[in-house]
Amino acid sequence: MQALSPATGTNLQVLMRRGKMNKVAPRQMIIRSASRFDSANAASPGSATGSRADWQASCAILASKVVSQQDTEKTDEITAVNGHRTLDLVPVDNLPKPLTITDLSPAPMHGSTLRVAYQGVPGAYSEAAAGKAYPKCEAIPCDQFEVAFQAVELWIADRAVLPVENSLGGSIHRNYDLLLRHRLHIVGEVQLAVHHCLLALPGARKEYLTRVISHPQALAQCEHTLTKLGLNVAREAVDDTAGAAEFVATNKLLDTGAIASARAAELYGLSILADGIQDDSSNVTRFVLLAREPIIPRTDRPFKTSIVFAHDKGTSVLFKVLSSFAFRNISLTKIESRPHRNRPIRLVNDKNVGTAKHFEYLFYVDFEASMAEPRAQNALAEVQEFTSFLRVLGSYPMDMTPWSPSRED
Ligand SMILES: O=C(O)C(=O)C[C@]1(C(=O)O)C=C[C@@H](O)C=C1
Repeated sequence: MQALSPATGTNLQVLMRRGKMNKVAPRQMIIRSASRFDSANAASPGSATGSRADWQASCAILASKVVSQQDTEKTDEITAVNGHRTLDLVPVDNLPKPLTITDLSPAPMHGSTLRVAYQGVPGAYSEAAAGKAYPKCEAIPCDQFEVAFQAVELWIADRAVLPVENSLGGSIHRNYDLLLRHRLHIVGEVQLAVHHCLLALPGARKEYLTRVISHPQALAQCEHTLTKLGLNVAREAVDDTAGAAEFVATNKLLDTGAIASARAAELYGLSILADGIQDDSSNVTRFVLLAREPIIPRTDRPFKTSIVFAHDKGTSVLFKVLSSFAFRNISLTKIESRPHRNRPIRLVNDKNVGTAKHFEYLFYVDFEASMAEPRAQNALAEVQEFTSFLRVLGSYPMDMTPWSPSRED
């Protein structure tokens, strides 16, 4: 039987027989420098020691994008609603500007620092995940998930870090779709304890808030706690948690709270009105790490393998596929289905009679085995027989960090 090793391009690549709620206004355009992580930095708020020189030298695409900092001058003090006075705001002009689709041209040579693209702005949980996975990396903010993928494909970044599921909010479906649309490989995973805070302008109080903004996942993860805090106010979605904090700070919105990390509070000069507002203390987001090349799977430590498959012979195939793993004592850690975009809906019969529709799905499965193990290779060889499409997204070391509800952001 042929080994289905991620190390061998063709077998890994394809074993193939064949996008919100209300959005607030766009954030201000500010020039910043990329943040470089060290382990302490990843764990402690306010320690993003970005270097603009490094960033501009290593990523010429941004050099041409420097704009004036006219919108970012420091505000000495502002008067709050109800006559309440606030403290000074911390300027946000030292933080890196997220890459956008128009920034994507190949990067010049760069040094040995690993560059990790993430979606969001500094202070986002994805940035913390990048720092946890690669403690000395240079974290590169991107305005969309798609841009993070392309940054790696175009050698602007070496890795992308991407949230795929949260223990309270569930799967981040957009990223499952993007994994299939792009040719990057999963080379690792990181689980990050997500500790949310309610942030507001210094001097603002809970009673002043008429809306709370954040990433939709963060809003979902804090839904009940917000209500318990008496915040039955409008909840609006933005692209990322730290972006919400930045938005409140740069627009000096005394009536708007943001759900984000304590690090975001520090970076954007906001106060923490409430700490640990996630509905469950065991709030963990799982991120996958993506690279242009797969890693060579090993057997000397626990590995996970992620696959995606489709079939065209009804639902009994799913049972057969799952039994291929069950018979070999391979545990599945995740199964996710997504609509098959190329063939989303099929009428019940060939004569187009009847109104019932038949939906077709792609199935994403994560299982606890390395592609270097014969049992995993055999299982996949069998799965290939039942399916019309099969791709190994990656075989990578499992994040074995013991869970603790303590702060990690
Ligand atoms: O907005 C952020 O800070 C992110 O990194 C994104 C994201 C997500 O996509 O789920 C990551 C972790 C949290 O669960 C909330 C938001």
